[in-house]
Amino acid sequence: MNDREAKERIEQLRKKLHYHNYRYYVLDDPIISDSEYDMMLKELKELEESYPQFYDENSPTVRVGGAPLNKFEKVEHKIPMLSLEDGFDDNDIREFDRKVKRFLKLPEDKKIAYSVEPKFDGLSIDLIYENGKLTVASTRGDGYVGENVTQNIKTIRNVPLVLPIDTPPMYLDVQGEVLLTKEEFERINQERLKNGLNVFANPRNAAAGSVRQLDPKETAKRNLIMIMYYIRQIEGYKRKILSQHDALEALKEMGFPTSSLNRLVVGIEEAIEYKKELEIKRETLPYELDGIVIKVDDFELQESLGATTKSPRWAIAFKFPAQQATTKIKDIEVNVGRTGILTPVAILEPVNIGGVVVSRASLHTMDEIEKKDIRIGDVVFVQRAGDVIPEVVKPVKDLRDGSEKKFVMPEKCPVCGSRVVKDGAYYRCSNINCPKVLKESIKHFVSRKAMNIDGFGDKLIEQLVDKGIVKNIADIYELDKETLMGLDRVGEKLAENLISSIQRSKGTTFAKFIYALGIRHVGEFVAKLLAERFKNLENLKKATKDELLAIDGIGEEIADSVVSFFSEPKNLQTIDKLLYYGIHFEDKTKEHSRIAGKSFVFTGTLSKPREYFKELIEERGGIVRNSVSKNLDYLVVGENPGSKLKKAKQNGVSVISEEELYRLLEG
Ligand SMILES: NC(=O)c1ccc[n+]([C@@H]2O[C@H](COP(=O)([O-])OP(=O)(O)OC[C@H]3O[C@@H](n4cnc5c(N)ncnc54)[C@H](O)[C@@H]3O)[C@@H](O)[C@H]2O)c1
Ligand SMILES: [Zn+2]
Repeated sequence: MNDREAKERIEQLRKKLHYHNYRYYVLDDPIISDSEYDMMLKELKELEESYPQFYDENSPTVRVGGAPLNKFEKVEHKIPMLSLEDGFDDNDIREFDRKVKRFLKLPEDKKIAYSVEPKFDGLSIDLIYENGKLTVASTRGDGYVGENVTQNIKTIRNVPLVLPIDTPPMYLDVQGEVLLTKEEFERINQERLKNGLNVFANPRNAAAGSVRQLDPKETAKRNLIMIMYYIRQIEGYKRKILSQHDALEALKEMGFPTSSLNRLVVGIEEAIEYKKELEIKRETLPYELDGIVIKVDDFELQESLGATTKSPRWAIAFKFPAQQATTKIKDIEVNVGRTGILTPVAILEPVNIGGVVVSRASLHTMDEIEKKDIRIGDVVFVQRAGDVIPEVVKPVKDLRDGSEKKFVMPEKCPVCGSRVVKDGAYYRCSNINCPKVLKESIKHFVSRKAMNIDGFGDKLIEQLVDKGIVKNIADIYELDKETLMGLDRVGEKLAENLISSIQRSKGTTFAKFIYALGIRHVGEFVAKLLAERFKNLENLKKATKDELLAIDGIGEEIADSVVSFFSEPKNLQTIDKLLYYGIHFEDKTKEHSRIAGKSFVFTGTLSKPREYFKELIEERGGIVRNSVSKNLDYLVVGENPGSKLKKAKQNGVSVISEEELYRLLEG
């Protein structure tokens, strides 16, 4: 790079950074992520170091923050409010430690005491107390002149208006951070969406926007909190304060909220260790941290080190990996979820977020896309935090060029081509055999209250669907022993058990069958209503919305769902197939009056879980009890029976085996 090129790049970067500072500090509405900003600033810093002839006292590398807003009264800071030097990896931090020692002419192996503290991601605020009373609260502004936000800060509940101590200092200048909890940030954004306003990109911007409101009543509505970390000046206090960790103690003593995560460590390695700990803890904290701050603890050493125009030499911020980036949405695809819900997914221009390349992000619901007005081609903020899948936070509307396109939910399922139906805030595939939906449908179909087919665990279902053995819930009735034994972890005994469960499930009730189909909004109870009203499948298939609505207990949502289900040809085919395989309905209670009203107790190990037999007995009007009494009708005995067997014999109760139970059930 020659001088001219360097000068051009430097000027270009300065111009960009000035603009981003304005968006961030003045408007609280950035259009690039912090890490992108940090990268530009780093590039500028390096260029300015290599080309000192282009020094500019107004460069973003030597200046703090942004100019105060005119809408607020200005406050001059007697002591400038500076920024912090940044470090991003262990080596940056070790280099800081070495520099400190070089500057102080201390031996290289000297271990310095550091106050290590969480770095809260909020808005820096300066508070002045005179004789224990809060007189002025101001923002940092450009470091020299800030905004008077006293009335707004007074609405924050944990800011003491009067210090709760007998002998407050005569004069006190303290600094802290105003924050929003993650939860409150979510609430505010949801409220803004409802009111058609743009959402904040992160809690920091939301906190800043909340403090810099003209109307303190608006600030009061946001549940802001304040955490103090710095005594800038103190006069006339009962004791001397000699170090940063002592200052944190003094703040607590004077009634200020401080962090319980602050710690005093010796040597830089312990500081690095502390950062690793907090990085893990970060997810579980109620508010956002963007790193830790490492401060030389001893005030005398701090004084010797002094400051540059932008930041003190005795402290460094050790930043956590970024959680946000901005990138472009190339396209929006639809993902069919396990419940058949279609989730729009943004296909992104790959972007590195905190060391991980992200190329897809969730857009949640159509409703959210519409409210946030997210379009294909938009530059968006993408967030990736912890284990949560990356999500699109908001579009940067100011960067639109008119080529962006609105997303339309497809009318057909991208997996199977069936009709997509709207269901409240969601869109779903109407086909119960959609591969994605299939697994969930099978789980439901075989469940106790549905077809009660025992032995179909998640692993088995996964295999059956993934290997293409079951393409439709009806295929369950085509399974044979050999096929089942060909699956992982299925031996001969289990295969036999599965087959017998499948066979036995064919005789069911109409209500259970309706429930087993997994029609949206049709639970056990509604299935019974439908069975009672329509008696058979032919009637139910033809049911009109009005007929359905006429049933007590069935509303609009259910009626629509039933009509929609039976108008889907694929669903009708599945039903025909099930009937073909021998599914039939019995009015079990009446037909099997042999066990109606009879009581049963189990003992020992049966071939299937007790719940399975319980279901069979109960659907035929029998009762399952836990303990043996004189009035008990049957004790069902499996392998290794317990003391119940003896008691049953003493009481003259009929003792039967599993096979005998089946014979009873079958009438
Ligand atoms: N996205 C954008 O367009 C954009 C623009 C400008 C700045 N920024 C971001 O803002 C940050 C720079 O802002 P900055 O100058 O306020 O510096 P900073 O946020 O990196 O660090 C200084 C600030 O840390 C805060 N802090 C929190 N806990 C603290 C503690 N325990 N002790 C001391 N201070 C503590 C104080 O408010 C202090 O002013 C960077 O992260 C940068 O990416 C982003
Ligand atoms: Zn589908």
